Amino acid sequence: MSGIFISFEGPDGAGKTTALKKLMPLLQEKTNKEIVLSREPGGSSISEKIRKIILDIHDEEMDPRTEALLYAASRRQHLIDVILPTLEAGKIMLSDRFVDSSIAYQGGGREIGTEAVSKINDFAIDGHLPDLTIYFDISPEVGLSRIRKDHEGQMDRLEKEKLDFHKRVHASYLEIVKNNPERIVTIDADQVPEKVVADALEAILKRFPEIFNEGE
Ligand SMILES: Nc1ncnc2c1ncn2[C@@H]1O[C@H](COP(=O)(O)OP(=O)(O)OP(=O)(O)O)[C@@H](O)[C@H]1O
Ligand SMILES: Cc1cn([C@H]2C[C@H](O)[C@@H](COP(=O)(O)O)O2)c(=O)[nH]c1=O
Repeated sequence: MSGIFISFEGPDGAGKTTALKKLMPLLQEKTNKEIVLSREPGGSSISEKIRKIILDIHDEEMDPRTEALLYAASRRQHLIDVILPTLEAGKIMLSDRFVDSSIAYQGGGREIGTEAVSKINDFAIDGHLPDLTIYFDISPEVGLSRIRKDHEGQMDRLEKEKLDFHKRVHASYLEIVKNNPERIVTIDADQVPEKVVADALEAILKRFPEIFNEGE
């Protein structure tokens, strides 16, 4: 496949979505390759329907394994509908979250464990891992305080979880980063938005210098 697949990861409130909106046009200025921006859970029609079910605040009783399976199902459909066609067309695929989110949130946060969550996701992604993952590191305290300031009344089912849950998610992310040094680049998300975007852009430029020559 000739495209490039980049995922963006981090705890809630790390600022991925904000950074991606600014990063996308900056990146497009530097390359002739078409860029597609998407998100998980969601990103395609069926996956967005699954997203609504997963994040519904009324479903407090959802079993952790059901939750893990729904995220994996949503991911599978997103892969088939959006990610693989984008890569096959030689484009750059940016995904706001991918499989590491499931390892961190369901494996760590929900305490299902990395192995079990990896197993169902291996089935879903069938070997299609990102070429590069940019991990936005933020403490759970700072991330949650940003979200509360932004949309306390509309927090989703995962965001509403207690601080301990978010601490486990953060610890799990650090473990994933430690175990995947060749794929994952960490950036400090506790900086002004402009610096976060600049660091993310630099990480991409450094990893894929060849795509930027085309745009010059
Ligand atoms: N670098 C930053 N410094 C301070 N506040 C920020 C920064 N980046 C984003 N924010 C604010 O933090 C809040 C959450 O940002 P955003 O939605 O981009 O995070 P996210 O990583 O996509 O979170 P989630 O995964 O929970 O959706 C928003 O109110 C946003 O304006
Ligand atoms: C992909 C994925 C996501 N989550 C969690 C992380 C967030 O709390 C919500 C929604 O994500 P968004 O960034 O606010 O759009 O879902 C998860 O627990 N497991 C996953 O695989």
